[in-house]
Amino acid sequence: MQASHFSDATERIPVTVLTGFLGAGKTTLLNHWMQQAGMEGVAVLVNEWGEVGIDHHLVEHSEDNMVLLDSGCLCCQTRGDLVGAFQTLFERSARGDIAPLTRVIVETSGMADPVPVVCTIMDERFVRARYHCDGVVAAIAAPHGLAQLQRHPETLRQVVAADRLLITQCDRASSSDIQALAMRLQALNPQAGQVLVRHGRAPIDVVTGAGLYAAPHANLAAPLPRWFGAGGLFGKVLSDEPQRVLPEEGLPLHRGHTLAQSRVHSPSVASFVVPLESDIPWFGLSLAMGRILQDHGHRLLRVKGLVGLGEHDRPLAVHCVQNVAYPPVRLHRWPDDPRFAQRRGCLVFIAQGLDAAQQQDIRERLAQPPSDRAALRTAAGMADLPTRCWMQQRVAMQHGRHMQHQSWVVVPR
Ligand SMILES: Nc1nc2c(ncn2[C@@H]2O[C@H](COP(=O)(O)OP(=O)(O)OP(=O)(O)O)[C@@H](O)[C@H]2O)c(=O)[nH]1
Repeated sequence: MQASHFSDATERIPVTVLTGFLGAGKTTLLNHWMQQAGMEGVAVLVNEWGEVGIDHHLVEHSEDNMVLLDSGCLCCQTRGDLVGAFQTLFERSARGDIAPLTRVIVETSGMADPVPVVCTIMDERFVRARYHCDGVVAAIAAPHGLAQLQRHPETLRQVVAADRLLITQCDRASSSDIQALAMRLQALNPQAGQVLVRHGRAPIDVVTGAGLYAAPHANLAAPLPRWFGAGGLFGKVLSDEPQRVLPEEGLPLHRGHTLAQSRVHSPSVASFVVPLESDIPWFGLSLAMGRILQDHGHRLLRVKGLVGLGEHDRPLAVHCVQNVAYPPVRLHRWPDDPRFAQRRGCLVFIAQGLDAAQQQDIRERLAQPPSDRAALRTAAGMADLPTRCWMQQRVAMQHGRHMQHQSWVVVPR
């Protein structure tokens, strides 16, 4: 790339927009891609919707090339932040503070509509002179995708805006469920190629070659302007061009509505944070959280967080989607972030339709988890506890030395 010429899409820095609903596996994909060779020049912009940003700590990548946009959802409030982040990256690269930029990946929040993000890249004067949108890649989790398409207009928007559809977490779904989702996606967006992904291991060329605008001058033929208005301008009235027909879902984008008007999230979705004690008993937390998922899981779109376990200086990252808990992952170190200076973890909840009393119930259960021993005894009889995979994690029990092998805990007398 020649830094002095920006006249042609092929000479501008390509930007991939990575979208997908909460918990679809975007960060996992990103982490996999960032570990591939030749990614030094790739910068990542991470947008989080929850009150405390976690994702950017979970991607193993140079922090200089990583920007967190945490002041709101990209598609609603943070357009200025996004432009500012593109400017900062460009200037850092021009000064030689970071490797020459070869690509930017924007990970949108799970609630975001990717279209305004694409429009910012296409329309904002500074950004469009230096960057070009190289495609939208959407992740849809095989176990939850069909239900999310029905319930959340955000998922639908992400799917129809995509150039590539990654059906993620295929290891967690039956082949008939995967096939049903693939057919639904094919009906919604027949132009987008589909890729089945297990454990986030999607080939890097799904990012590098999505190519909405890969060929110079190809942009007017691209599907995105056709679906969302030929002008494709942020907040402008959609054109009278034929719109894509999405009958039963009632995608709230109609002729004559503006993108700004129609950019609404599912009603009553809210985020809150529960701080955790630095030496919280792990098994006690696992049992408390398992019960929370059993009782409130249908209202919990997403839970993620970091857990500190006293003597361990490496926190555990935990994730849940609805009533499913994923195996925790031990991070290499605590994030270099003043909010975690005390080695106290926190859980970020994104919930839909959870009332104040239910939120309070969750807070109280997490404030007073049972002791490790009590939790292990109780959980032994609960075969369907959603957090069983957490309890198989090897950690020292609080106030006692022990060895753990798979789900057996051996406590010396
Ligand atoms: N078994 C399995 N687990 C996966 C796969 N992809 C992601 N996960 C797990 O699913 C959980 C959510 O994945 P993330 O990558 O954090 O999802 P996300 O889309 O970034 O979530 P948000 O940031 O909330 O939007 C994590 O516990 C991942 O380890 C997969 O292919 N297989």
